[in-house]
Amino acid sequence: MENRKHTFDRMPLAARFFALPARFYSLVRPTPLPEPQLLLWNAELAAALNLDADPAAHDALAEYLAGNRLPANSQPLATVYCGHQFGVYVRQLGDGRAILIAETPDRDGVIQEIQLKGAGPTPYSRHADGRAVLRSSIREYLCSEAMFGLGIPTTRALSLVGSPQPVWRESVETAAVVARTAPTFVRFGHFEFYSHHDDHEGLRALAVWTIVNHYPECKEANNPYQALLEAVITRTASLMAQWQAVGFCHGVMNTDNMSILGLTIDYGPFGFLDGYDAGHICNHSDTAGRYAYNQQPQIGLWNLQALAQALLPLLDSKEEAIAALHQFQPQFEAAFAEQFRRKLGYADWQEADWEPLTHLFNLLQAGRTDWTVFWRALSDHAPYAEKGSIPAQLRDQVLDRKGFDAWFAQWQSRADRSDPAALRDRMRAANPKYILRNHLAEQAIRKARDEGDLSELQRLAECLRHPFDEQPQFDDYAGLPPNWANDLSVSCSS
Ligand SMILES: Nc1ncnc2c1ncn2[C@@H]1O[C@H](COP(=O)(O)OP(=O)(O)OP(=O)(O)O)[C@@H](O)[C@H]1O
Ligand SMILES: [Mg+2]
Repeated sequence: MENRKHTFDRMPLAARFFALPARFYSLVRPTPLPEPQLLLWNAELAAALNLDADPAAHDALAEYLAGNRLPANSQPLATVYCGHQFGVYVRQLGDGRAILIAETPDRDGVIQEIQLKGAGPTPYSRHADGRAVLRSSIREYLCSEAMFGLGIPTTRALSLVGSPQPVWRESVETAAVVARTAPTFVRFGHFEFYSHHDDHEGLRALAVWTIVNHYPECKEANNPYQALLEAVITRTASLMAQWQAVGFCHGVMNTDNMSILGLTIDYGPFGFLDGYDAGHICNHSDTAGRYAYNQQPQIGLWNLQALAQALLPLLDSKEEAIAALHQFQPQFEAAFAEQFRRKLGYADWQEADWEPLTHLFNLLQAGRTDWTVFWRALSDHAPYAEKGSIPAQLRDQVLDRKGFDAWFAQWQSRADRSDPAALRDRMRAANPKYILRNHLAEQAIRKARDEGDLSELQRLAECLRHPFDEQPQFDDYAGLPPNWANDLSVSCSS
């Protein structure tokens, strides 16, 4: 495999998308942004993409990453999709502000799509401006990289470019562009589009394309499309379990925001749990709580049903689609149990572990105990506790102390505490110390946006690369949220 470094201008380009019929996309160039300024640059991802693009030595880099210049031979495009938004079918959506500028092999030979989000209007913008504001672009950059650090499947962020160009939302803000990468940005909504427009040839072409490029293991199955559905169900079930474990709330789990690869995609009004509240709603616009924290797994299944429905013309029977969907719940439960086995530091998961786990959730819920702080403290202190004694650092976090004493005694009888340091390290590797709390993102946004000071942004991004490690220099990021964090609200406005 060739692993030569390339400049942004001269990167090797694949043209996978052009194997699809022309009605899948529109060729559209990014709209130039005035005075683009490179605010964040992901050197590690750039290296993985074989990009030789030291920002210090490459003053045109911001121009490329804003879409003002294009890689040689780039044929930028936007794709069409549709989807169910808050449960309601919407006939046509598409990349309304994201433009694919390149498909390029990374150093492992995996072709990665590079999209510029916020790069200007496309034929799918539906009267919107095609732009993204700095505030939401900072959140997308930080969170996609935070998820990567947490080991959770996600699209990634290569760069963040700002511009003084005004953008109107509730008030005037300024424009920004995130260059993001993924093996593909294809969503459930792409499949829904062809299916619901009775374009079964298009549907088949997309399914074949997805299998050939992304699920080659499905090729040999009796019905490769059925195998594709099953594979997507498995990945989605696993993703939902991983979100639950770190307390991640997506906020807008519409089918057009569900990756066919099981990646976390579209960082809009997301949030991480602070105090544990199973019904937490992170998106201010989600008044009915459709996408509340504890609803996400069932919504994942709902969305998979929409995908299965879309794939029906390619499947042998409806019964087989239903049988595949029935696999979601056991697969989710297995993935969830595995997440919590690791968080609790157990060697295996037993049926009898469910009941005390539910008890623990109730204890945390009653006192709104901080999700991240609690699990990290459990990792740090529980392995060293004598039998019958309970570390105050833990006990003090829970409202119902008596209830917690019983839970803790039960935990002690389950965990192998023969080598406390080893147990602590295993648990730390499953219980992050640093997550992207809303107020941390907000602090970084305010400094960057209002003061032009990028130091906080860079520091936070650096910390979140290693969320499981002890990083004493970042201890200020590991505490409980301040009171003002309660007043933060995040909506779909981006
Ligand atoms: N400012 C905008 N200009 C044009 N289209 C937009 C804009 N904001 C959202 N859209 C489009 O509206 C639809 C729903 O938006 P949603 O917020 O789910 O996605 P997004 O944040 O734009 O992007 P993505 O899902 O690609 O991360 C999508 O088709 C999206 O492209
Ligand atoms: Mg979206």
